[in-house]
Amino acid sequence: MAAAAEAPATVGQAVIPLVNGLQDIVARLDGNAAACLELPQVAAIGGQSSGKSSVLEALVGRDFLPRGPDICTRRPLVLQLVRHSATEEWGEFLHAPGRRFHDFEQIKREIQLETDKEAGGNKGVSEKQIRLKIFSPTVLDITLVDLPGITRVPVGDQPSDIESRIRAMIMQYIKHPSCIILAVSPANADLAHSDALQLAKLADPDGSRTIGVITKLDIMDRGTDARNFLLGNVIPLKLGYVGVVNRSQEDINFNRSIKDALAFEEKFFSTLPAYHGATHCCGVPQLAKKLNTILLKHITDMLPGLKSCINARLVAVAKEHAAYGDTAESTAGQGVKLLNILGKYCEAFSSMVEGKNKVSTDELSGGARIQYIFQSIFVKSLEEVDPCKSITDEDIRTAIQNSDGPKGVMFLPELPFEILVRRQISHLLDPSLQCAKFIYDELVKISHGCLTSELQKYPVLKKRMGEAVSNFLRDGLRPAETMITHIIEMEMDYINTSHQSFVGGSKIVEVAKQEVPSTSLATPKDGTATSSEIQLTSESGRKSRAVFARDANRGATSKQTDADTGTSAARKNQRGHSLVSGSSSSKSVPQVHNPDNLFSIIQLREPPITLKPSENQPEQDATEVSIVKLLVKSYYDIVRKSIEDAVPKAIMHFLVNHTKRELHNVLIRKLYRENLLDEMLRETDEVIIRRQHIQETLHVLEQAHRALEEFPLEAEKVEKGYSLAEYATGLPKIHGLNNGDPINIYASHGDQYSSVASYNSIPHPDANDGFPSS
Ligand SMILES: Nc1nc2c(ncn2[C@@H]2O[C@H](COP(=O)(O)OP(=O)(O)OP(=O)(O)O)[C@@H](O)[C@H]2O)c(=O)[nH]1
Repeated sequence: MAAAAEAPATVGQAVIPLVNGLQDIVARLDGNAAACLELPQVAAIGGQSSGKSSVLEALVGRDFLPRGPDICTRRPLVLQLVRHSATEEWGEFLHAPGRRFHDFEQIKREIQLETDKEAGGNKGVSEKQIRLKIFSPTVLDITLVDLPGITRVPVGDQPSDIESRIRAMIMQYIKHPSCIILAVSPANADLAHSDALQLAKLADPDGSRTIGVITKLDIMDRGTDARNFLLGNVIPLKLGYVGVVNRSQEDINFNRSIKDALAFEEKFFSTLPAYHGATHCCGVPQLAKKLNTILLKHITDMLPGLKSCINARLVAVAKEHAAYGDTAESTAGQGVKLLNILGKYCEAFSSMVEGKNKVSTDELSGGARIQYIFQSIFVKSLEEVDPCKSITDEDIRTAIQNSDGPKGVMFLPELPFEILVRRQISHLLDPSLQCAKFIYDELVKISHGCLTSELQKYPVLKKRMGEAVSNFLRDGLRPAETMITHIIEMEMDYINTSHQSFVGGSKIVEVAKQEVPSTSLATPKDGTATSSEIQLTSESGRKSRAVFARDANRGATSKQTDADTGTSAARKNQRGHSLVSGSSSSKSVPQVHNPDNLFSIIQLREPPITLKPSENQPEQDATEVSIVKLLVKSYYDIVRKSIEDAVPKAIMHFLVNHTKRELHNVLIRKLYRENLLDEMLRETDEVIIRRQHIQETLHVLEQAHRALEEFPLEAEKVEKGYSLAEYATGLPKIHGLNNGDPINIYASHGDQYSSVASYNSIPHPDANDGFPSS
């Protein structure tokens, strides 16, 4: 038997290993790369019974399509060839998912049944596709489409516009620029008016994807031949024509095999003198070759896109691979690695605090947030507080009268001011401590943001570092809080009324008087005393000490005292005055020791359980209240400024900078233990798997890159090495590119294959020829 008959020429046969090799590589990459290698569809179009199904069958090398003299293809059959790794072959229909058809005769019957189901049993035609997948280890992932034949006269159930319907249906498929058109015309009909060629011309005007296929050369009128037509002398076609001889109806009836048919075809062309010298356009193998060439060109055209896609992936994967790093085996190596990580971590921490890391343009981060907390939250909040807002006039009066004790005073003592200002200073403690807590939280946040990707793969180390850092930060918070508490306590402990900025002198009296409406000022009752007079003495210049003369209606006289004697002097005076006059408070004090009063009819009311100052001293001077407020405000401002300055300093010193300075030492002290190295640097299973995957991907990409570099050269070899003559001596077999192996091209000599072109030649006796012959 002729060699050609043993090895049927199937579609894409010569490029199967080459293309599949590439596809193998690309399939292991992402979807984009795989899409770059998508092969075009091949659609057979032509008049009814022109031999479309027969041509496709011959190209696939399998007998599974319904064929016959009558209309057979009445629904578009989309035939997807799917390469898979198992050795078995089977077909699967979309309308019967999960059902595998191993018998190709059964596939043929299923197509007929499914056609009848949709298009009826009486020659009806439907646009609804039948989708069939053929799984085989020896095919290209390519899609072939068998379309209903163009017909003019409606028969059976066909509608009157059947011709235009079928034409429109065909156009739907062949209009896509990626569709290769097999324009099938039978040689025993008028070739010059071929429907197939006319329709193909509409969809592909420049003929760059149309192959003319002339069938039935064996049943032309005696004495005629299609030589001129095949050579393109009648209707020129860019990609040319191929004449074929398929199985006749008689052959089908007698179950003649495809390989027998191919042998017959070869004999036909070799014996008919008309086709001598036109072998390049005669026979199914030549049609397969033409298709291969087109497929190769298609892939070659796609190569630049695929290359850049693979290059981009290579760069990205190489980067990720570098990020995963190598696994350190020795203890010394592990130690260096750990020290490296700790050093980098502390560097990253400091950089983030100092704002030297990658500066984000989206939001404030690191040190900028610390500054924001100090200035825009802490300082601003303190400044917004009115120190006297929480102090009522009644509070002040109560404080004044309480400090007077049982005797009443002539001069306003310092005590109420100090009590009140101290109370207000104490209110600064909470926000100051809160500020420290905020900064602590920020540092925790910064610590979490350091070296995240590197630490991701060492969960134990990450956990231990997290613990060590947060303990250390917490340890730093405590002294900062203690310092802040001390700062506030210091302020409360000594009210420095000699402070330069503290208001004093008679000026404050004037200010207070202006602030107090005249009606609210206390009016002397007996008219003997002078009007309310409050003096603020000044020790020297602005250094002042508050001593206030009490108003006359309480019988007090103003007296200036020197700074040293201060309040005590004022008290002495007041005491003295009480002794001398003895009358200022006598009106309200019952004379319990006077025997005349023992039987007095005047009954005293019980003193209330709670005494409010106004009840006791309704004539309390509003100016005094105002002065106390002004003093509190003035002194509070001094303290506030000092706190606004000192608290951030304390936090920076005890918490932030201390952490920056000591973190590295602490981490080394806590984590760098030789016996812990293994545990610390243990990677997650996920990381181990991911690294392996990345390594493999990198390897595949490198192979793909190499293969793509070599592809044009190999494609050229395949094209050159593929000729009908080689069919006669044995088909070339190409093995290679699978899993990145080098390409080897083999030719058969009897039962043996030998390398005719090889790179790092690896003989592969299993290399296959496409579908096994039936
Ligand atoms: N002698 C001979 N018969 C052929 C040739 N090609 C096809 N036939 C026969 O022509 C008839 C129609 O062939 P098909 O392959 O079914 O043609 P088709 O174009 O697919 O037909 P429809 O799908 O029905 O339009 C069948 O009986 C085939 O055996 C050929 O080259 N020579």
